[in-house]
Amino acid sequence: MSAPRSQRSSTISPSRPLRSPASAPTKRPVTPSSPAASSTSHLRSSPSPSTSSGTAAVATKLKENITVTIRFRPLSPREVNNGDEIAWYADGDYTIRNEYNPDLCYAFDRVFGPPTTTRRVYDTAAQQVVSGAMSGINGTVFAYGVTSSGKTHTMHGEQRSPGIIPLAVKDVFSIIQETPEREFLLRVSYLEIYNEVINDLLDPTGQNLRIREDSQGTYVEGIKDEVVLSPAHALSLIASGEEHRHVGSNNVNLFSSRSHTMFTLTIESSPHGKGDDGEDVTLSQLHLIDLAGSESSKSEMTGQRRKEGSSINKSLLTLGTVISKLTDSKAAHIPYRDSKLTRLLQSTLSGHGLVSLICTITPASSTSEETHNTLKFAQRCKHVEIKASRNKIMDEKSLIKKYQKEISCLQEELTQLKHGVSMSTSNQEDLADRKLQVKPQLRLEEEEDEAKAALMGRIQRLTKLILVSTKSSQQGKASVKPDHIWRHTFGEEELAYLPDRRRENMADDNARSTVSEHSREPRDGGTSGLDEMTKDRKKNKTRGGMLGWLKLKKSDGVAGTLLTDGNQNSTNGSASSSSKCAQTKSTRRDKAATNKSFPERTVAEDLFSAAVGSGDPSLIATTIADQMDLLHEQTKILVGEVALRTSSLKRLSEQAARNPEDFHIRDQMQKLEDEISEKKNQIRALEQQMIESFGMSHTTDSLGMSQVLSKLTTQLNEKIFEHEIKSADNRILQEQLEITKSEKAEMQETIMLLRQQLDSLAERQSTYTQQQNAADESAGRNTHSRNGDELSEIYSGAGTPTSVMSLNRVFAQEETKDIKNGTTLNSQALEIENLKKENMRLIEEKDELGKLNNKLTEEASYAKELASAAAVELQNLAEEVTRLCNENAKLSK
Ligand SMILES: Nc1ncnc2c1ncn2[C@@H]1O[C@H](COP(=O)(O)OP(=O)(O)OP(=O)(O)O)[C@@H](O)[C@H]1O
Repeated sequence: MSAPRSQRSSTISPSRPLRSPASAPTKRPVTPSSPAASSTSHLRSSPSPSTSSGTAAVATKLKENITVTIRFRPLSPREVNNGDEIAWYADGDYTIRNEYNPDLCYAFDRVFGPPTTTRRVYDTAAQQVVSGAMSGINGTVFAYGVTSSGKTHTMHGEQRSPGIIPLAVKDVFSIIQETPEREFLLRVSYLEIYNEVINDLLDPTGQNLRIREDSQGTYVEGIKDEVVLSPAHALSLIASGEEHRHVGSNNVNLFSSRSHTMFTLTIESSPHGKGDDGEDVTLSQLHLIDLAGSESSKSEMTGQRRKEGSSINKSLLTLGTVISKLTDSKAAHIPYRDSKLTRLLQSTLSGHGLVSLICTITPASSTSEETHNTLKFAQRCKHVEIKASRNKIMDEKSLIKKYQKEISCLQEELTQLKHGVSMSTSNQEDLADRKLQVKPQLRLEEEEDEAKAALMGRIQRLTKLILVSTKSSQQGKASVKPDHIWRHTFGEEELAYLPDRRRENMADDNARSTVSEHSREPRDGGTSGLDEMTKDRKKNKTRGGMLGWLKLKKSDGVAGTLLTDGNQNSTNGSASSSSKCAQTKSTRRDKAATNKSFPERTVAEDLFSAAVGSGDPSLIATTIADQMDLLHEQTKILVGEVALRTSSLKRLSEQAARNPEDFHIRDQMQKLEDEISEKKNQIRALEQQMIESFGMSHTTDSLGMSQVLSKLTTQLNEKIFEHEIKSADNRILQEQLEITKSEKAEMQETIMLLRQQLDSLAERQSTYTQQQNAADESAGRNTHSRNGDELSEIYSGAGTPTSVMSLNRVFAQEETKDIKNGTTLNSQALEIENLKKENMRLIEEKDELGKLNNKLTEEASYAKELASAAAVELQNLAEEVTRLCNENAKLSK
């Protein structure tokens, strides 16, 4: 074995001259000014002024190629133990060379040797695609390579070295933070393609989903597309999705991905502060794909693994074919439909957006051939042309526009309400009249307050889905329209748990904004804004910022004014309700002080206090439902965070098993365990809070409670009814199944009988034939011998009348015999004919019975499937009913 080649590969001088012999697979050395370096320079340019008509109007179209990056992983301990040598190495930043055949070299946009961090790979291969997606250009980053070459390590990463997906999520939120002039709405979906079946990883019930096509390309029908509000929220969704991904061991990877996964971030954005007037709305999708690894024939696989391996290989083969055809100008047909993977990637591969391919490879000599195949695939991809274009969408396609319009309408309603009140309060002309009207006036104002609280609740719920930079709020522009109050913002604390390039700068920015915001705006209850916020920040940092996203930031003056306006315009009634409201908050704050895991003030609480302020039982009931929703959402996020940490813990414990001496891993595991138990405490506290909310509403107003109870009871009754129907259906299906089974048994018996009859008929037929032959033969012999005897007798006395008579008699006898024989033969032929007909009929009958039997078997298996589906449904319903019963019992208590 030659001297430490692993070192050689990593330390090889980038300036080593590139030999490019005629036989080299590439004759186009890629330099730093290659398409990869220049391809996305336009991305940060401002959006094109072209107006949109319909979806996907194209602003800029630049021809370029797929960016191809190669990432080496180090030799694994297994490969080292097996005595593997270095077969491929990075020769500088752009070239890969084969150790044994130096003429074999390939050039790419970038080649990273084993020591490179994922952060560097991200900066080179993904960052431009992510920022492109944020400016409205579709983007796809995917990892390709043989099994165990490091795809999942690159795309997902580990606790200490986050992969492309977490880094991209993080970057997306950082870009929002640094783009105060726009507001964003983000949605995520996460799917896997397992054995050619698409499963929704965010919704375990979403199995075997179908691919559809519309004017914008292919999409997955019925996939869950969840709005995300913070990096933690998005990552917790990925973590919970990962729990459902198919993973298994093969002989080279203990945790081998058995499916391709596609994480999609849908990004909508529009200019910030333009309400619904702005036309510049963009919608783009960022796909981050972790392909399953191709498996060589050397992989020892059996049963399920073999099936998975073959469907992985088949889809990767189709991907290769599609890529080849795309680079072949003569190819007339591109077989996108040959696999789910290529069908889903159809618009990506056909060139609508930026595409970055990261090929992961191992330098090991034992997989040299597979690595060579990966490099050939990468080389082909390099020639696929793409056109980056910015999407613009019509209003009706945009969710962000829909929300903005709705918020704007609600705002208008709110303003009108306020206007109505101020008109009535400013009308001082006829004091006597006002005194006369004072009672109705009070009632009217109370009603208006209630309506306002309801409107504000709805506005809050919608606005929390739209993300804006905290930087926009620190500017505190008076010109900002009132519909931009209470936008959901997130800050440094929510990005804190990921290693970050720019965190330091952002921390400075945020610290500045924090000081300016809170020195300007004291919090409710008169506490010093600065002190409290500083405490808040510290607390959030120790929490890892996970719950920060639900924290309400009254970050600009307008928001404060609106809230205060509402209270100032209130009458005594609402004044007392605001004190009630303040009381509620202080009670909660005390509780928060004893339980440090809570954010001090949440949207849920604000919503609740606003409704309590109104004093309307029905409004309180509705608001309780809203508050419950939000608390439920908080709980869901915490559960996701627990899942995220649990999966990190799982990975760490695997690492710890491999490196028992590594105390750093143990420390991290301990830290994670502590965090998990803290999160679980938070979840318990939230559940307690939910129960208390009901309790509080009960003491506040039994009507509200009874409404909630009756709603639950109705739900329960509906579920019970549904359950009964399903049970009945199930019973009917079971009966049908039984009937079908017995019918099938009867049919089989009949078939047996018929078969027997057929056999016996066939036997009879052959006996008849034999008998007939025998009869024919003997009849012939007898006739001839007797005729001969009689004739010799007759001819011996020939010429006598007796002889003539005898002769005549003999002829007559023979004639009669012939006639008899003929009749017998005729009747036998007839019988044979009949038997043949009978045989035909029986065969036809048998065929029909066979068909009927098949049909019945099919029906039986369908009925079985239905029955088992109904059983699953029943079980779900039973669980739902039990849950509702428990909930009801709890509520009744
Ligand atoms: N760049 C790297 N640096 C250090 N270790 C790596 C690197 N890439 C991969 N590994 C390690 O190699 C092993 C296999 O990696 P990984 O599971 O990411 O492979 P994969 O290509 O996703 O495999 P499969 O296709 O079977 O899912 C893991 O233990 C991982 O930690």
